[in-house]
Amino acid sequence: MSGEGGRPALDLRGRSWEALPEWFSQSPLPDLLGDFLPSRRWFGSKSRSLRSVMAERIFSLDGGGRGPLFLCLLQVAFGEGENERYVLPLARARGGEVPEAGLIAPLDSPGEDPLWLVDGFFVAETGRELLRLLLVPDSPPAGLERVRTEVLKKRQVAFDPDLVPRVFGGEQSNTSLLFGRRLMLKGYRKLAPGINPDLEVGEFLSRQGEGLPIPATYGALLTKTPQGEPLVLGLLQEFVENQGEGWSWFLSRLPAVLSGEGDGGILDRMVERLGRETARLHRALGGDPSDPDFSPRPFTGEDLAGLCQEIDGRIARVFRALEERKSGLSGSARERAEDLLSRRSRLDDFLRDCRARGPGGMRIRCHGDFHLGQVLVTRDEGVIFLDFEGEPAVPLALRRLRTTPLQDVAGMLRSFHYLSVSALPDRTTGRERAEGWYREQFGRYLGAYGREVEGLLPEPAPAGGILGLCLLRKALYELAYEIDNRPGWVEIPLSGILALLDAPLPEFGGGV
Ligand SMILES: Nc1ncnc2c1ncn2[C@@H]1O[C@H](COP(=O)(O)OP(=O)(O)O)[C@@H](O)[C@H]1O
Ligand SMILES: O=P(O)(O)O[C@H]1O[C@H](CO)[C@@H](O[C@H]2O[C@H](CO)[C@@H](O)[C@H](O)[C@H]2O)[C@H](O)[C@H]1O
Repeated sequence: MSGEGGRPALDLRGRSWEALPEWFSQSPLPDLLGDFLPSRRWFGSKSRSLRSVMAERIFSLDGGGRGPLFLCLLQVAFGEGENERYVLPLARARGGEVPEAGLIAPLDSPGEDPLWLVDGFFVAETGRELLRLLLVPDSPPAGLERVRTEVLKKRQVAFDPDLVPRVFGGEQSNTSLLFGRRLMLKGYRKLAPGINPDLEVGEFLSRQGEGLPIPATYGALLTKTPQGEPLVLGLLQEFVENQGEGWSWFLSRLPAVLSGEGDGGILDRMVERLGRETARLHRALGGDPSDPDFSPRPFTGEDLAGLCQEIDGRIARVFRALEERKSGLSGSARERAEDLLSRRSRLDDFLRDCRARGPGGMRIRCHGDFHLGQVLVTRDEGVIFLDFEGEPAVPLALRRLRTTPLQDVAGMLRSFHYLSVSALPDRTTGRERAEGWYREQFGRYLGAYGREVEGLLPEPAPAGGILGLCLLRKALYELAYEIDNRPGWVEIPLSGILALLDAPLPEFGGGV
């Protein structure tokens, strides 16, 4: 079987589209999807060698005039290591109806404009049907369940069949559909069994009432693994009008400020706002002592030991990866990699000194992957925070653990560092000035945060090192992330780690 542009075609002759679930399981899925999957932005393990792809489960959905649509759960096996589970909705469409990114394979049917097997998110009927399943209170197809939150019921969000979904065009690891700038449906791609923190935290915060810096969470569509663990397939939220993500908001203004031409005051005020809103978010996350999954707990010596152990593990893994990959890095990144590799004992001293300053403050449920790309700047220059999934590389159960809120704070501070470097024309010229800007914002953000966070932070004297540990932990995560995904960015977290070793952290009122 071969089709257009060398893509394998799916031979439909003698079979019916409606029977896809029966025959799809016998089709050579690696042939059909072996090129498609690894070239998707949302496919996690691009560098692993793919061994087999199996349809684990297929749900048939009503596609109206288009005929049935299929929501397919795929089990992907690799040469070594664990299987991964992905969602791929399937539909048929004419080639011209769907962008290149959604075309899987031509269906081997006669005619000049053949039908294609396509990623179902790119046909409007899929989004519309998923939205209907979430909003209309009749029973979903067997095996699918839904969660409808209190805020959905309170706001009486109704299904409007005329809302045409559009695939969100931005960079993302899942696939989101926009419904008329009113609703946002995030279709998860890589599934992790268990309670999904995006839904859990979104629902918890939406219950706290209006006015928090988050979009309201309306509901979710889920299924279960054969072992009975939940698999969240889609999350429905309110769409928030915005001017773009915090990252692009800052990046479009900072270069002028660093070259002495722009108004730095606007950026300073935004950094202050981010600090205050982060504190508000954390107060809400730690604000219900009666909720068994969210009640705050003290950050004890045991927690501190656990954090240091986690960092030790990260150092070991990142050092191995750096040794293996350093020869492929560009000049200054390679130099910094060599520098870091030669300073293992200095890193251990840093860890020991931070740890010696003792535990303190509280442990709460956190955002977990807090950076400027998770911030939306609203029309009136307010901010809201998105995507409570946590660090995608960390197992789901660990992402739900309570931790010091300074982990989120460190995430945002690291983002200011990324920003200061990325705003330079070649990431090099003017580095000192960028470093100065970063240090100033470091103090400003922490100050604004510390003034409003109320009782969650360590007291000044015994706790000075936790922030240092969190900054190191995050920068190590980033280094691993960049080695795997964006080798051209490796120099940024490397320089962040080296700066931690060389220069004391700027002081701020809270003493962290
Ligand atoms: N509720 C929302 N309102 C408006 N835009 C949103 C909303 N949720 C997400 N977005 C946009 O979609 C992007 C991706 O969303 P996110 O939840 O971070 O997905 P992913 O987990 O796939 O990265 C965000 O960076 C933002 O630009
Ligand atoms: O895709 P996610 O939003 O879940 O996050 C991952 O990708 C981010 C990059 O897109 C990465 O963030 C790192 O780079 C950002 C600039 O592009 C910077 O603002 C962040 O501070 C830095 O951590 C994130 O770490 C990763 O989980």
